[in-house]
Amino acid sequence: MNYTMCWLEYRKLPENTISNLKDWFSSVSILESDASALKNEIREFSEKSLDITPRFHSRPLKKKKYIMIGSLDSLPFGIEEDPGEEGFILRTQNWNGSKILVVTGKTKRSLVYAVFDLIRRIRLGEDIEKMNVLEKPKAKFRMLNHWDNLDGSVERGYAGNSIFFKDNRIIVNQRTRDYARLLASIGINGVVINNVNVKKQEVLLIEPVYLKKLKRLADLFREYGIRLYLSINFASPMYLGGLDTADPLDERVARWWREKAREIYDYIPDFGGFLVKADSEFNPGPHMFGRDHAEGANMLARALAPFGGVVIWRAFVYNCLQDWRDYKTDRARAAYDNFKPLDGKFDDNVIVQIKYGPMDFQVREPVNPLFGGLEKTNQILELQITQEYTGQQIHLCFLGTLWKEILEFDTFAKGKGSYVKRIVDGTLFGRENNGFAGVSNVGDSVNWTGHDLAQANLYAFGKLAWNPDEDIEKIVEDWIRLTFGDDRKVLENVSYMLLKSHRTYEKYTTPFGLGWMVNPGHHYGPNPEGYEYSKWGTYHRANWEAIGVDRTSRGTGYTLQYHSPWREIFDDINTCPEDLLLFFHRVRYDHRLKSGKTLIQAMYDLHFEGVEEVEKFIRKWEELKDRVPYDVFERVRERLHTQLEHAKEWRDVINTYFYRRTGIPDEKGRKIYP
Ligand SMILES: CO[C@H]1[C@H](O)[C@@H](O)[C@H](O)O[C@@H]1C(=O)O
Repeated sequence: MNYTMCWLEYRKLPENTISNLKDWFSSVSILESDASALKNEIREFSEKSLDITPRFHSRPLKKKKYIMIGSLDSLPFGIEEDPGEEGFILRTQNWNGSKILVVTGKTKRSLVYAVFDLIRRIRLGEDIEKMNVLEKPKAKFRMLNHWDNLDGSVERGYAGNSIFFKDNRIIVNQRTRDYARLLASIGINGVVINNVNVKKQEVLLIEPVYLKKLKRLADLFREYGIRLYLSINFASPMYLGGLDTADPLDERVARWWREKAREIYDYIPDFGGFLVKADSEFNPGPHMFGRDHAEGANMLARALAPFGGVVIWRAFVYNCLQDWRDYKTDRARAAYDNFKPLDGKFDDNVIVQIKYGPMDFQVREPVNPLFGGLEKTNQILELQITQEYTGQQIHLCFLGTLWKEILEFDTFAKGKGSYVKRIVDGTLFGRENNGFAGVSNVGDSVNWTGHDLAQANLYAFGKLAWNPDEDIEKIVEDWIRLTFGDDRKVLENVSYMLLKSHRTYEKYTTPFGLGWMVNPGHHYGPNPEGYEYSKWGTYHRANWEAIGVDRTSRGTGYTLQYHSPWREIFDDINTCPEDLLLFFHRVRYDHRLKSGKTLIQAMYDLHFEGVEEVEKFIRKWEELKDRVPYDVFERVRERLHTQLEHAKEWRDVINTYFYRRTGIPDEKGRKIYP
């Protein structure tokens, strides 16, 4: 095996723990037929962590202690609680003269979650004798989006090549299974395996040449409760069906999709559905035929509905051919302007997938006003686990803290308490088909994610999607202990590094909600005007006295897309949260912040601070030599040093840019290149 198993690396447990657990795991009763995924996992864990090989039985046992796994229906006794479709129960109780640990739920998928959770709890030291757990996921859709292409490349991938595709073929192997295990262990229940930009070759994925192999992939995923989804090209009826249009209101088009859906479901009876990037960045969509997004999405949704599939329709729609001289168009407004008028027009099996912010996964953006803006539309929150704009897995940048802030944002859509997390779990507007999508950070590198510590981003994504109320500190702690074991120093230092790292990255790159300032195309490294005169709608318009776009009611009017009190708070330079100041306002460099500092001085200070913090991360990591596996230590150390070098580059380029623009020196006289 040429890769690690991340947080599922089952190391041997301490002797005293083993002796307590051996009895429990030596014989396991599984009242389910077709339970190979469950058995495999228990065997893996028992052999590696407990040094025993468990025996499996298909009936209740006569034994002092044992584990009994089975769906609620199969248990020889009743259980009152309702764990829902995907939730589960772990409970130690007396029954028929034995002490049993009952592992149960309604569905196959729930049992998979239950077994992974049991192993996780045991590895974290929970007492099996006192187990009493009822767990249910809060959101229904917990998906990963891969931006993988059939040739094996990954758009915005920083961890090697695709684990799904190579040379225009689909890969199904042991690594695929291990990936399914990793995802199931964090509660992911759907995977879109191909890029939302569906190009020539990928259009063919819904044709029989590929469906045969996709069936095998779906069969494997199914064992782990994961449904397969595909990104499709809206113009497929033209590419594949020989039609001269893809107009969603043309009956020939609708029929073509109905037949296509039937064909797909013949191969994959539980196929999840389609993810669609339409009328966005040169991908075709309904606008090309004079139709709106609801008409486009509903047509596809009606083709999938008879089979239980959904259409996930992205809200990432904006004018990507803007002229920088055009001061009226504001890209930040685009998602809301396009989708708010369609609220209530989408079929029930359509879900609109919305990026967390109005622009594009910058290190910090305000929460997309569509959250709270849409009330009668199913919604998925799209987060970017892959670090396109946050250091490309060379920089340490743990995103869980940012995501938590997003989830805790109160939209005030229905008054106080209208948190984003209550929208994506469906409770705020009483909708069922809601959830999370994360753009995957995984590739075929040894550690799956390029940077070993970037595994924490994948883990945290799954955990927050399962339960957005969970503390991020707790998620981090669990990840560290599962990944590296129980060394206190490792826990202390790595959690320090992870929890600070996003703020640090923000400091030495583009604080105050500024964003962009990256090199065009690959998006790595500083370039203050890289996107200033381009067509992408991403301008800061810095001159000698001020910087930022006026998005207030006096400017582009973007603030008006929020509910009160946010629209007033954001609208006023004195009440706008300072870490978003330059997102909402055009601000003079000598503007005084709450700290009393001028904007320009704060800008300099943050950049120096950011670099110092990276130096501190390195010291913290150096202390862990001999406490984490040698290869991990070396890999992370190397990346941290590259991060430091590149953080200095960011600091100097940005500071110099501002100095040259303003001529205002650093009050503290530090080195800024003139
Ligand atoms: C897949 O395309 C991506 C594109 O690479 C990326 O730079 C931008 O962030 O967003 C696009 C999207 O989300 O569709």
